[in-house]
Amino acid sequence: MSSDQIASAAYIDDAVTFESFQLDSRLLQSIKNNGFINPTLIQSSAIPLALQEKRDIIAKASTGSGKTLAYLIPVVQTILEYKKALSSDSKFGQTSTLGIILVPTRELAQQVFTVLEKLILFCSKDVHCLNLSSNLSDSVLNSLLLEGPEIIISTPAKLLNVLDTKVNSLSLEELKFLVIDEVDLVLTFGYQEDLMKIARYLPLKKNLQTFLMSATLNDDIQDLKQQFCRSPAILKLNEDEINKDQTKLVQYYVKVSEFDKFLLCYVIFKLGLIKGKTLIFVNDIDRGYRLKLVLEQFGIKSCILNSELPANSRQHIVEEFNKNVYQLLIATDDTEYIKEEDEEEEDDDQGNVPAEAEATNSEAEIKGKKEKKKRTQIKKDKEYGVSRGVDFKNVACVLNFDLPTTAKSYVHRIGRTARAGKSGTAISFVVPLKEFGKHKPSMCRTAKKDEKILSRIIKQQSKLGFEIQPYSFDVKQIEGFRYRMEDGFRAVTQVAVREARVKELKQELLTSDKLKRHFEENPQDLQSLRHDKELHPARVQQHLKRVPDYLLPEAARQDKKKIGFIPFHNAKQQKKRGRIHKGGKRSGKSDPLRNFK
Ligand SMILES: Nc1ncnc2c1ncn2[C@@H]1O[C@H](COP(=O)(O)OP(=O)(O)OP(=O)(O)O)[C@@H](O)[C@H]1O
Repeated sequence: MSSDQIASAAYIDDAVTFESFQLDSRLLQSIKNNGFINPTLIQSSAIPLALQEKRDIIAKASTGSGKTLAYLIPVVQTILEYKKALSSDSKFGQTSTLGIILVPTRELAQQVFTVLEKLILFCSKDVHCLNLSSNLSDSVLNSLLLEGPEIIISTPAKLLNVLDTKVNSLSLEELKFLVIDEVDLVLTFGYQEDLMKIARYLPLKKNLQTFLMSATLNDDIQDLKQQFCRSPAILKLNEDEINKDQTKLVQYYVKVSEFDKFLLCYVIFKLGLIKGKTLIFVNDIDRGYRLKLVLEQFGIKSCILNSELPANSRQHIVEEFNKNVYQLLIATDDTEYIKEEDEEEEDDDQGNVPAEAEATNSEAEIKGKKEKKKRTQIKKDKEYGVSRGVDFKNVACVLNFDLPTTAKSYVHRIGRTARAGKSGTAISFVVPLKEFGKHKPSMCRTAKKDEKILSRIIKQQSKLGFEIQPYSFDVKQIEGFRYRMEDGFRAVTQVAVREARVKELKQELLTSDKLKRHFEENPQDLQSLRHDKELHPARVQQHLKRVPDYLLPEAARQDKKKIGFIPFHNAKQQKKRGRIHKGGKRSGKSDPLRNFK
């Protein structure tokens, strides 16, 4: 939360002010300090319901719509009121936890913690928070728990771990709030069992207020709803309302062969065809390293984010990326949990929040679905995830180098751009089935279903009133680069990829320890701890780093400044570009890809 991170105007509820919620003046002060004047729509709906009516809330609202403050403000306000009441009471000084916030990943835990710290800046004497999923040692965590933090943020597994320890120093008798953020992902990560065990420790019968939040929800949350909620208010932000005004995200797909994904990527980044920061999603860790090494061949720097890296490094990489230290971040999307089930029902669920009236599935059907899901889950690092919830700042473009394997995952990935009122572009590479498996070294297993997934994405986006457009470009324009790419690609062998992976891991393990100690005191060391260093296990061919003039289109040969103005698409397509809404209006917003011309 800072003044440069403002939600899109489409989400803001101009008709309401934060003052109207009668919040504690210290809370109002910090909200104001962060440049937030009006609440977002989800905030103006959720806050009064939670504060005045004490309702449980199930909320489904788009990515970037301000869900975090929608639950944090009521939690903090309630705690402040409770503390005020206690101060005149003899029980003052109690050390019970009053709010628990559960999130699926460590990344999200850290992010929510940061937002909360800013929110309680002026009342930090009365409200203390602790992120259980941070990298603190167990002994440090225990001593911090003994101090009785009012708010705990954690992944379900970590919380259960703490609750199950013999010397459990967490007291939950007075618990007032339970929040489960990105609730459907919490379930998909297989945390349901943990949640049910956690439930045994909670004073569920004692007016515990709950919040279940996500941008995508489906019937899987029925059990949780029954277990944790009492006649919840179901807030489903009207997507059409928001979307009609939200013209900032432009979506394209590009049909390319497996190998040409690398070729296109090289051309796009070498020629600077995307202005601003890009977040590239790949579907497995090796592919991330392969892409990094290939780009490295051409002198294009990037850094890697995946579940294998130490949590410290991951956190630092996201922070640095947000501070614009890196331009290219290659993230392995593990929240993909490589689901290969038929997803038809998920598509149908996109617009449906489960409510009693809306829950049409029979129990048997739901059970069947769940069992199917269990079977298709692949166990990965449970506490990593970057396509969900992480508030990446100023991302100009999300590039689905590998298409996600579900339409739902697509929603979350593209939600990392066009945040906070900025415009953005989402580009997805799609491998036609007839091209699948033709070039083994560049092949991605999940691409077999790209066309099928694409049609689901198109269907899903059109339901939301958006269009994902084919991006056509003149293949001849990139042909000149093919030979170089073949050369560069060949140097990146499977052995090189493996070595790079081990090397990076070692490097990051070392830096991760250093990170903690050094940064505050020695900011000059930052340079030596950069995450986008070349990994070099592949033979680097220096000559590939330069783009010779003869490869450039004529205009760029005469004037280097025109290097970003490649006729990459045909002129007719250009006219159509810009997001088209159901109403037929086209976005006039700037789009980095428009500069391709
Ligand atoms: N009332 C507000 N006015 C302006 N900006 C806001 C307001 N509330 C939140 N924001 C900003 O909007 C951005 C998105 O908020 P947040 O991360 O809570 O979204 P989200 O709905 O949780 O998204 P996701 O589903 O992707 O996690 C943040 O940068 C936040 O600082």
